[in-house]
Amino acid sequence: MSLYCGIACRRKSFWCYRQLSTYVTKTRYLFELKEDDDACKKAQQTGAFYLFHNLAPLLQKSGHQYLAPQHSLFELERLLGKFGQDSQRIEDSVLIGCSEQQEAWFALDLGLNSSSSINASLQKPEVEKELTGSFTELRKALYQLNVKDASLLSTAQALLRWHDTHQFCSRSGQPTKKNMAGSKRVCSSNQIIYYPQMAPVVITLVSDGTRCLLARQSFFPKGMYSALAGFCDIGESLEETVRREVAEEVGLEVERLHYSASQHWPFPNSSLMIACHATVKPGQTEIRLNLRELEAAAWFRHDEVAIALRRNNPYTQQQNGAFPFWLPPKFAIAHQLIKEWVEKPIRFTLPV
Ligand SMILES: NC(=O)C1=CN([C@@H]2O[C@H](COP(=O)(O)OP(=O)(O)OC[C@H]3O[C@@H](n4cnc5c(N)ncnc54)[C@H](O)[C@@H]3O)[C@@H](O)[C@H]2O)C=CC1
Ligand SMILES: [Mg+2]
Repeated sequence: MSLYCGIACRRKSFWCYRQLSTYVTKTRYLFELKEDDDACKKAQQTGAFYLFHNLAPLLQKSGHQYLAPQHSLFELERLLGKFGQDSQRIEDSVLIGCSEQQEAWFALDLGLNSSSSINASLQKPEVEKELTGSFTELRKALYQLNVKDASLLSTAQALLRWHDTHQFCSRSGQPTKKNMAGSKRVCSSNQIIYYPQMAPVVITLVSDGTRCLLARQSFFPKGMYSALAGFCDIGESLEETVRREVAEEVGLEVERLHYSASQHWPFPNSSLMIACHATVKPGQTEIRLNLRELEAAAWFRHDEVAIALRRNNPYTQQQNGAFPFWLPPKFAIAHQLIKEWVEKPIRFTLPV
């Protein structure tokens, strides 16, 4: 069966469409929208838009939660018209996913200067008033969004940021033009294609068998500790990065490691977080902190970590002025890695 069969058959025959799972159908649909500008433009007519202003998503508060409102193409055109803007601006939007019913989802930033440059930035307070929401810093709102919206808005922010910072070809200096979906940009003079990029980062929870090693950087919120993280250097395998980062940051030698999971992380730029568990050589547990990288690092017992995982209100200062030891919130892969360590023994598979 050719790669295109599902898409072609879906149009021609219900019988063939039924051969594909919902997930495969959805994936093929998104593939088609990325490849075909006309199909993508058509999808905007029935699609839904998430709005941003200078990379901050429009959110509505509902109790302790944030909701991410969607807008139709019609509502968006009306909004742009009201603020004296051309609907051409909608072409700056990027495709970020679709529903199981194939409603395509897009994100559009109304604050960044449009690449077509005929559109000025829309004034934030006026737009917020009109849309009864507020453009909220994603890092602050991330943990009060449901998982689907948090993930969708992270993707959207990363993609909008990438387009904003890649408007010119690094070889010719000429403008680059995005395709309709925003899955690439092409140089107008030499046709070089640029694709959105993510930097690979390893995040490692080091254990000595009974305790785990957690650390904090000086800019972390008070009391928060996390697993060790570091960018992959060019030419390195993941195993080499884990080994180097642990040695660089806490002066320990990793003995074995086990891959756990991965996560896209939009801050400060797009990273692919690759999470691993690692053990150190027996009897070699003395931490030698690299103060250029970390403010503190320590070994924590299983019971201490289990209690910290359950803490709901980490920012509450204690009576003695100290902040309790707490861990990254649920959405962060660091949390999942630590939870995994607390809940079940890890089977180490890879020597380094
Ligand atoms: N989602 C999660 O659970 C967590 C995510 N992180 C993310 O992991 C990332 C890496 O952690 P760090 O300890 O800061 O890394 P790191 O230990 O590699 O130190 C950062 C330094 O690496 C250098 N560097 C090398 N390549 C870089 C690149 N492509 N981009 C930026 N800097 C680069 C810079 O000098 C920078 O100051 C951070 O951006 C942080 O947001 C960190 C912990 C938890
Ligand atoms: Mg680090």
